[in-house]
Formats: sequence, structure tokens, C-alpha cells
Amino acid sequence: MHALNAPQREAVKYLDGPLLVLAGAGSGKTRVITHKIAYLIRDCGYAPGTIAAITFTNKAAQEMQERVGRLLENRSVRGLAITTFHALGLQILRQEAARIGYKPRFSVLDAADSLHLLAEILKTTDKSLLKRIQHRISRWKNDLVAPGAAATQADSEQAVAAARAYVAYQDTLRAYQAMDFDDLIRLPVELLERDPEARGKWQDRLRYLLVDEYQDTNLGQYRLMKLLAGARAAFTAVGDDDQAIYAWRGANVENLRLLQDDFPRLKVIKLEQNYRSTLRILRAANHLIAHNTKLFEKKLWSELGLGEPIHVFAARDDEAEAENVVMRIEAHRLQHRTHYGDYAILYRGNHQARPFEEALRARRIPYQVSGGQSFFERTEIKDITAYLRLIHNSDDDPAFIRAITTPRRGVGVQTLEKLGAYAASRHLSLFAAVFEVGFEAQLTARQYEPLAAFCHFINGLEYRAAREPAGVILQDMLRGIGYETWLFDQAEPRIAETRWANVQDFVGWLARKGEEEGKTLAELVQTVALMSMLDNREEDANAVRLTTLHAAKGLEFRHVFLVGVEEGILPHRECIENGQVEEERRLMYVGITRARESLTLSHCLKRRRAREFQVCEPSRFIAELPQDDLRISGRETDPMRDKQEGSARLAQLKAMLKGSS
Ligand SMILES: Nc1ncnc2c1ncn2[C@@H]1O[C@H](COP(=O)(O)OP(=O)(O)OP(=O)(O)O)[C@@H](O)[C@H]1O
Ligand SMILES: [Mg+2]
Repeated sequence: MHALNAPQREAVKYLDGPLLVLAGAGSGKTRVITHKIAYLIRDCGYAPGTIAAITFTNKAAQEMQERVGRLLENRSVRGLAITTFHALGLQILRQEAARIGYKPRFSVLDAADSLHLLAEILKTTDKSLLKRIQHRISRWKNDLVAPGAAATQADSEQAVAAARAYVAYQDTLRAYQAMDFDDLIRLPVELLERDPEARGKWQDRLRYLLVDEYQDTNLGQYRLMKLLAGARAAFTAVGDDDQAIYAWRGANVENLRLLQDDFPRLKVIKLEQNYRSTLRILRAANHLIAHNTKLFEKKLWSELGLGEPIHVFAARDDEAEAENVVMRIEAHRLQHRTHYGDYAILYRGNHQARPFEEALRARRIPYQVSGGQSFFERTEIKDITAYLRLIHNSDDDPAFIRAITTPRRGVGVQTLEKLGAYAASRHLSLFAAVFEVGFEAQLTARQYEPLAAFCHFINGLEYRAAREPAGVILQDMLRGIGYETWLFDQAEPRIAETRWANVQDFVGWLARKGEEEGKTLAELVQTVALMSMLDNREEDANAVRLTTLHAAKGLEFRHVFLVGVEEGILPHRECIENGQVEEERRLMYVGITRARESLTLSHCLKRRRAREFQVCEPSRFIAELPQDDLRISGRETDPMRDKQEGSARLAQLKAMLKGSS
């Protein structure tokens, strides 16, 4: 308790009813949650299994788990649920599957799989059309609109078509015994609303709820929270309306107000001291966000001293920007003897990462990308995951197709088409259809054998998955399918090597996880599919962190480089056109407030677009910062000279350090 200030302590100890902690960035909201979990368990006698804390990403959940573990020292926290809304929804659905007509071993499709499925249903390969429909369906689901009801809400021909696709899509998912990501919220809500017994059971089980980053919950998540909290309304939600950056995914800051309407007894506690950033960084953040219309009045102050001015520099083009940032990091690190892990490069969109990755690689600086293409999205990892999904649920048709064709094992396209037609006519999954006499009769022995062998192979793995150590089975599986050889047949050696190394990383990680957590492969695969959708594998602590602003939420770094601060990027062009500049300003606010000791903003004078250069303007947000706190460089100077000076300075520093050590 001594590690908390007075209002934080009050928030931790308050158990008389629903509580909202509404406060700006870095004021210790997440800290309130971790301490409150510890307080509930240690001082109030709550069994860990009766508490659920909800975070925004798996990564944040992991971090929180570690912090709570440290606060409670050796006490066991078995059963304590620190998860995301989606993982909690999944947990509920696995246990209640029967109540909604699913097998407990249903599959969870990620965005790419669901796009595939839509393509099949709509018989089109038009990617942008498919993405639009997928997005539309996702919004309906987030707003808890059932497939049948979507058509009545459709206000254009396009929307009517999407509503029709939604119905077909949902039917197909059900036939595959599969769900998509959004179903993990929508279906539990539907279930708990409809089924008082299930509702009572979960309300009994979860005696206290804690929700971090509450401002970014969407309607479905809010409803789930309300259903779980029940009449007792024992919950603590913490959030900051100025950091609401997920409107595009259906999140609604109005949920903050809704909370006050729905729970008249709601107590609100505000935190005003920021423990993260220097005064200048904080001043910049406050100045910027003052340009937005206010939902709630908040103040923030800090005792961490004035700090360095905020550096703003212009670069010749995007490559020079990357070069310059990387050089600054290297120079700063040498000068201040810091670690690479103290630095973060934040950007608006994933495509901005490439030049930075290249510049970092060129200097052999370790880095880690998050919030972009996750490790799990890589083709080779998805190949292996397809096998795991199939072992887990043999009725998962998309996984079946991927596994049986990767590597190809002598099963022809025509055979697969026959199988598809037969399975459809008999309302069976592909896997189940293989074992039907009626199907076997349609094929020659040469056609049938490889199919049957494949299914027996999967069955064998499934049997072992519940019994043997994960590592052994996985290696056997890789050998059995000849994956390594296949990789090297497919791609040039350099690429194949990387892919094979990734596969070994993945398999090794699963094996370790199995050992550490005492889980069988069968148990492990249940979580893998979900993790893949959310974030990366474990971090390299001593690496420069590259991340999108969205994925940086809740995190903090000693030194932050916020790059591409230009009109059209931040604020994003589409958002300017659609009148969403306020959301972009919040995104910038999130970026600024990640910094603890120093903040550097950069923008380009020109940027490569296709094969041409485009002239760029600095973002309007730079003009909205307190100008006295900025140190601006590079706008008038010659960028080539900058670069040479940078290199010379770096060489000088290195020589100096060599001399001193
Ligand atoms: N009472 C305190 N004493 C010392 N340090 C604190 C205190 N409260 C918070 N901190 C530290 O301040 C930093 C910010 O805290 P935290 O991440 O909980 O803030 P937050 O409000 O959740 O921020 P965000 O809005 O970015 O999610 C952390 O490093 C935390 O350890
Ligand atoms: Mg936080």
C-alpha cells in the first residue's frame, strides 16, 4: 500500500460498489488494477479463481500476471484469470459450448481464415470487396446485431449484400464448428442473456471484475462485462477518454457515460499525478489534447522535473528519416550507456516500419516489431498451426484443406473436389467424409490411399497429443510430413532457412510452454489459435522496439521516437477526409505519453510513393505543441550534411568510449 498515493489507495480499497477510475496517461491506473488484485487475494480473502482482470492484449495480460505474482510473492494464484475479453469469452464458450449447439472443441478462425471463407461463400477474389464485407460483418457483431437482424439495418444496396453474406457466413461457420474472433464476445453475450442458469453460474464464479483500458471497449464487451457483474456490480474499470483510439473497431467512449447511467451507484475516482514522464513531455501532451472537445475534465502533473526539450526534426525523405533516427539511437545509447530496449520507434501504420527495419539491420542493431505482422501470421507458422488445429478439431475444414495440401501428398485437386461434394451432400466435414464407404467407392485405390493415410496420421497424432510430451510429438509430426524438405523445394535456400528456423522456434516454444505449464499438446493447441490473433511471441528485452501507435497503448519507454508526424499520415488522410481528426489527435496523445525521459518527433520533406516522390508537410499536431518546449532542427539545413555530421559524431563517440574502457 505504501507504493500508492492517496487516491490510488482509495481506489484499491473501495469495495462497496462499482468503481470507475478515470485518469490521464501514466497516472497509475494499471497499477491500481494490479494492486487491487493483490489486495483482494491477500487482504480480503478472495480465492484467486473468483477474480477476473481484463486487459487489452495478451501481452498486457502476461505483464500483469508477472506483477501480481511479484506482489503476492509465493502465494499461489491458481485460477486467477488475467485475460483479454476474447480469451475470457473463449473460456466461457469452451465450457458452455453445448448450450449453444457447439462441440467443446470448436475452432477459432483468424482474420485471414475468415476472409478465405468469405471468398468461398461469395465466390469472388476481389480482396477489397471481401475486406469491406468482412469489416461490415465485424461491426455488426461488435454491435451485437444478429445475422438475421442485419438486413433490417442495411441502408444501402451494398449493405444489403453484406447482410446476406453475414447470414451465409455464420451458417458456414456453424457447419464447420468454427467461430471467428468477434463471436468470442457476441456468443457469450447471447448465451448469458438468454440462459439464466449459465448466467447465474458465471456470476457466482466471478466475484470481482477488473477492466483496464475501459475507454476502448465496444458494445459487445461492455454488455459482457455487465452480464458478468450482475446485480452485485462488483467491478473496477479504469480508463482515459483521451486515449480512446479504437473507434474504427466499434469501440465507443460513450461507454464511459453509459456506465454512469447504468450504474447510478457508480463511484468515480480521479488520479492526477503522473509518474511516467517529465514535465515537458506532459506539457506537450496536455497542450495537444486541449485541442479536442472534452468529455471529462482531467488534470495531470508530474514531479519528475522539466526534462529535455522535445526534439523535432525534418528529414530529406523516408530513408533519411530512418537513417537519422537509428543514428540518434546509437549515439544516445553510447553516450548514456543505455540499452537498446530503452528505445522505441512508434509509427501510425505498419508500412512505415520497413525503412527502419532496414536501417537497424544495416547497423546490426537488435530490434523487435510488434503490432505488425506477427510471427504467427507467417505462412510457415500458419501451415503448422493448420495441423495443430486439425489435431484439435478434425471437423475444421479450412485447416484440413491447408494441411492436406501443404506439403502436397499426392492428393489431387479432383479428388479434393469429389470429397468436398460428397461431404456437402452428406452434411459431413471433409475429414469425416473420408471414412465413409460411399465416398471410398467413388475413388480408385491409388486416389484413396494417400487420403486415408493422411487421416490416419492425424488420428495417430491426436491420440498421442493427450498423452506424450508436446516436443516429441511435434518433431515426429514435422518429420512425418517432410516439412523441411518441402520448404527447401519451395523457396531459395536463404528464405527456406529462415522459415525452417521460424518453425523450429515455434515448435520449441510450444514444447517449453508444455513443460513449464505441465500441459499436453492437446491442451496447448487450444490457446495457440487465439494467441496467434493477438500478438507476438516473447520479447527480446534488449532490442529496439518498433510498434504501431495502436499497439503501444499502455506501454512506456525511456526514449521514444515518434516518426512520420506528417499531414496525411498522422492525422491519416482518410481520417482528415472523414472528420476523425480528434481520434487521430488522441493517437498522437497516446504516442507522446509513452515517453518517460525523452521524446523525438520526426517528419519527412519528401516521401517515396510508388516510384515518385511526394512533397510532405509537417503534421498540424506539431503546431499544437507548446513551442517553447520544442527544439526544432533540420528544416533549413542540408540533409546530406546532417548525415555526414551524424556519422562523424558517431565515430567520435565510439573512439572516445574505446579509449575510456
Ligand atoms: N504511486 C506510485 N508511485 C510510484 N510510481 C508509480 C505510482 N503509480 C504509478 N507509478 C508508475 O508510473 C508509471 C505509469 O503507471 P501505469 O502504467 O499504471 O499508468 P496508467 O495510468 O495505466 O498509464 P496508461 O494510461 O498509459 O495506461 C508506471 O511506471 C508505474 O509503475
Ligand atoms: Mg495503463
